[in-house]
Amino acid sequence: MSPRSRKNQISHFNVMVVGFSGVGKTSFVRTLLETLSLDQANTIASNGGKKRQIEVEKKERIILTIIDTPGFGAEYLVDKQLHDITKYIEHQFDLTLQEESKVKRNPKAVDTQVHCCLYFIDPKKSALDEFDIRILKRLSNRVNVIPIIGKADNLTLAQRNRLKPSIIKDIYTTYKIPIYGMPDEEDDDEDDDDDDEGSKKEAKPTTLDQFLQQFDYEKEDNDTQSLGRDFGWGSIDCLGEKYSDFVKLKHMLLSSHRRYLQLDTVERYYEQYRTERLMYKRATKIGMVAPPVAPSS
Ligand SMILES: Nc1nc2c(ncn2[C@@H]2O[C@H](COP(=O)(O)OP(=O)(O)OP(=O)(O)O)[C@@H](O)[C@H]2O)c(=O)[nH]1
Repeated sequence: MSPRSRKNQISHFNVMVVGFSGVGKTSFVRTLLETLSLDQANTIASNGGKKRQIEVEKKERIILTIIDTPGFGAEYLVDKQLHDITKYIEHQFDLTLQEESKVKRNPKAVDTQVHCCLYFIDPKKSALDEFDIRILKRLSNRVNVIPIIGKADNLTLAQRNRLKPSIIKDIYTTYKIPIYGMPDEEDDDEDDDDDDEGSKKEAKPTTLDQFLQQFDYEKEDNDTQSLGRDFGWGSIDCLGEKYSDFVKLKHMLLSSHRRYLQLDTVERYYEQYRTERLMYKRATKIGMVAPPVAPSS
C-alpha cells in the first residue's frame, strides 16, 4: 500500500456512554473532547446534540464518534430505555448486513457499529444492583462493555477500595457477565489445542481491573485550562493519576485497545448478530416462526 493511500485510510471508532442519570457521562465526554483539543468546527450535533464526531489523530485518520445516551431515569422506564439502546446498536449491525449483501458494495461505506460501551456506575451504590446487572447482561450480548465508576471523587479511598473489588466479583464470579476483557472458556480450550493461536491471544490485554475508572471534571469559567473540580478547600485535577484513571482510559480507548475493540465487534458481536438474523429469516421462510402480527385496533 502506498504511503499516500495509507494516509487516506480512515478508521471509524464509535464509543457509547450509558448509565443512570447524573453519573457523569456528559462530563466525561466533555473532558475527553477537551483533552483532544477539539476543533469546534469538527463537532457535529445530531439527535439533540448527543452525538459528536471528531478526527482524533492526523496520522492515522481515526474518526471518533461518541454517542452520549440519555441517562436511565425512573426505574419503570429502564427496560424501555435499554430496549432503545440495544435497538440502536442492532440497527448499526443491520446497516453493515445490508451493505454486505449488495452486489456492488460502497467502498466509502462508514463503519457505524458501536465498538465500545462505557457503562457508568453510580458511586453512591455499595455494589451493583439488579438494574446494573440487567443492563450489563443485556448490553454485553451486543457490545464490548467497559464498566466505569462515575464521580469517584465523591468516595473516600476506603470506599473506592471496597467498591471496585465488589463490582469485579459481581461481574466475574457471581453473575458471570461477559464484559470486555473477560476470558472466555472456549478460548481457553482452543489455546490448549493450538499454541500459535494461543500466543496471538495472549497479546490481547485483558485486565478488567484497569477498566474500572473514576472521573471528575468541571471546566473553569475563566478557562485556566485546568481540567478539574474546585471544591473551595482544594481542587482535583481530573488528569492527575492520583484522582482519576482518565488518562489511562483514554490511552486504552484510542491507542492500546482500539483495534481489539474494533476486531471484537466484528468477529464476535456482528457475526453473532448476523447468524441470528439469518437463522431467523430462514425459520420464518419455512414457517417455523410466525412473522410479527400487527396488534388489532
Ligand atoms: N463530584 C463530581 N461531580 C461530577 C463529576 N462528573 C460530573 N459531575 C457533576 O454531576 C452532575 C451530572 O453530571 P452529568 O455529566 O450531566 O451527568 P450525566 O450522566 O450526563 O447525566 P444525564 O445527562 O442526566 O444522563 C453535574 O452537576 C456535574 O457537574 C465528577 O466526576 N465528580
